[in-house]
Amino acid sequence: MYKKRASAKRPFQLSLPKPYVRVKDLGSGRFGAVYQAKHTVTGELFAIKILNFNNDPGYQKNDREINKLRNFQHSNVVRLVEVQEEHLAHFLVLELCACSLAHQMRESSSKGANLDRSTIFRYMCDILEGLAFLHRNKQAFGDLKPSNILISKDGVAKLGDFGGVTSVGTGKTNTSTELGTYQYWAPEFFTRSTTQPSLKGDMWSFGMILLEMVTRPGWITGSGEPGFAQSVCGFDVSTATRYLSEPLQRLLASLLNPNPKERCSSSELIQSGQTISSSFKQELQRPSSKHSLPPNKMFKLMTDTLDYGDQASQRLPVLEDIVRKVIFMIAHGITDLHKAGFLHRFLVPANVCFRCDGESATVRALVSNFSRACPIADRQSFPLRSEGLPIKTYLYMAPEVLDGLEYGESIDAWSLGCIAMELLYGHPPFESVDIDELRKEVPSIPTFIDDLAAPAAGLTDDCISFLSRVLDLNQMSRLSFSNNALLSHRWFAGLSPSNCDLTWDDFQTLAPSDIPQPQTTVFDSLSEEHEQSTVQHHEAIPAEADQGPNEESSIYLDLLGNRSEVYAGRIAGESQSIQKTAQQLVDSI
Ligand SMILES: Nc1ncnc2c1ncn2[C@@H]1O[C@H](COP(=O)(O)OP(=O)(O)OP(=O)(O)O)[C@@H](O)[C@H]1O
Repeated sequence: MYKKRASAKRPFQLSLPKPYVRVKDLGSGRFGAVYQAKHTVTGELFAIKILNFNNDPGYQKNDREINKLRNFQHSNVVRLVEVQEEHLAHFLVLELCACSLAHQMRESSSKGANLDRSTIFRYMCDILEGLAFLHRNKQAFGDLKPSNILISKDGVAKLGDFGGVTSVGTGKTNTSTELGTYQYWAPEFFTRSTTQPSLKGDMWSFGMILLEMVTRPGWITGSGEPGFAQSVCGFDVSTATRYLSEPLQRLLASLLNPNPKERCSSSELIQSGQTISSSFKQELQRPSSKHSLPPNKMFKLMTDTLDYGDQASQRLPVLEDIVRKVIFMIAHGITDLHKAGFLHRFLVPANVCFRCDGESATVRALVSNFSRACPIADRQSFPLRSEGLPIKTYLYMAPEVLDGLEYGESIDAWSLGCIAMELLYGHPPFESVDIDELRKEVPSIPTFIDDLAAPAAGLTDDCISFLSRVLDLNQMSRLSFSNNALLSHRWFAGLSPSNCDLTWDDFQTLAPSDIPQPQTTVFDSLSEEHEQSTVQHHEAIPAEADQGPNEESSIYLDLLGNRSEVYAGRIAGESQSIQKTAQQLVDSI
């Protein structure tokens, strides 16, 4: 992000002072190169950072870095062994660390995972200890970011690169390059209400690093200072942390408080002692991705399998194509349903089943549970918003339904969009606890889509375009199923009913290692039943217990193949009208 200083030439040509010999390059920063070096007498390995002082400003900075490192040694600060001065350069002999935190985060992200929670917890405690030590000594670290945190060979996180460490309260105004890195800058640096590295500024950076580790990197993006200013000043911590445990949400909210006066300090965090540990304890106790495989919960299996939640950005590129196919299959079924003159009106994950066909283990998505389906032409006489149902029933409902307004054909498209979001993000877009809260949350859907549109999420433009078209708050402009409009969206380019199969292998590529093998026999028996009769009772796929009074009515629509074969489950619900609707549906297709 910073322009390299024209005059800060890297002294690659310099040989190392005796008794050290260069082993390999470790990298280079803005102000110098770092090498792995061997002590020729003891054989011990070190990192040697070369700071050349050809240029005055750099020299002052070198001096500061060396002095600070000399004076502030701690188990969570990289150890300075000695400093040598030769060839117009300072050679800082440092303990050799295994890598930087930035490197570790990149490594785990390339494997599609975050660092595990207990490692994050340890690192956070280490960093906090190091910061608190500096802060007690009235020093601000100034440039806290993952690449300036080094991980020792025995796994301890240490503060490295003391070039930004500054005594607080000197009244001196720092240049922007001395205030750290934009992604980790606190808002007060952008507004210039603070012009020198500060303890509270460090706490913001600490919070941002913690957030990135437990969720994903890339919350703050931009181009140049104005771009980053907008991203940081408009940053909403509650959105970014909404899927974390409550204590961790509270901790991050207190670190990423835009008002530095209200932001917690390192000593407060340490004094309150248990804050971090209890936050993480809860986080560590959250259910892991262990799954049993009840026969009718295929969608749940998929969402659970993909319940990477915090690791969304790492897995998204891999899974987008799978989600695209699943959504296409559902969309195809709903399109057929609409063509037959019916709205589904109850498109929620629990009403999407997966059927695993035969030996090829081809997985197909099926829409089920037509208990709330109604004729499109007569839809307004079928009121939808009955009170008292579990909130889960409403989370996928279009805003106009929640608002009790007249609704059109595109309500199913909204629900489909919510399901797509859930598959892509690992969670439904809304997790409100009641309808009133949900109604307040729904208008924020464009922000949620923006999150997914961030480059860090790695989704294609076509996918984002699809989401914003089906999750359009305005039902008039929302993409709908009529005239095959939704199926013709460019996100589905190249897909057809005969060319959208998924196999268990596709799922397995995404699955954490503890996902059990699929029990395809459940589906084999389902297929046999299906062959024997098109209308029968499917004990194997009971409807979700919490889906209102109509759970006994289940009709399973085979989405694939335009024939839209319907095989009805038991139509023995208490409500005659539901039976009638279901029967109408069966008759009409
Ligand atoms: N003690 C060390 N042990 C092992 N690697 C180190 C050590 N110190 C620095 N490095 C590595 O050397 C590289 C350069 O580090 P340096 O601190 O000079 O720059 P930076 O922090 O990456 O960038 P900038 O100066 O722009 O902030 C980094 O990849 C860092 O991980």
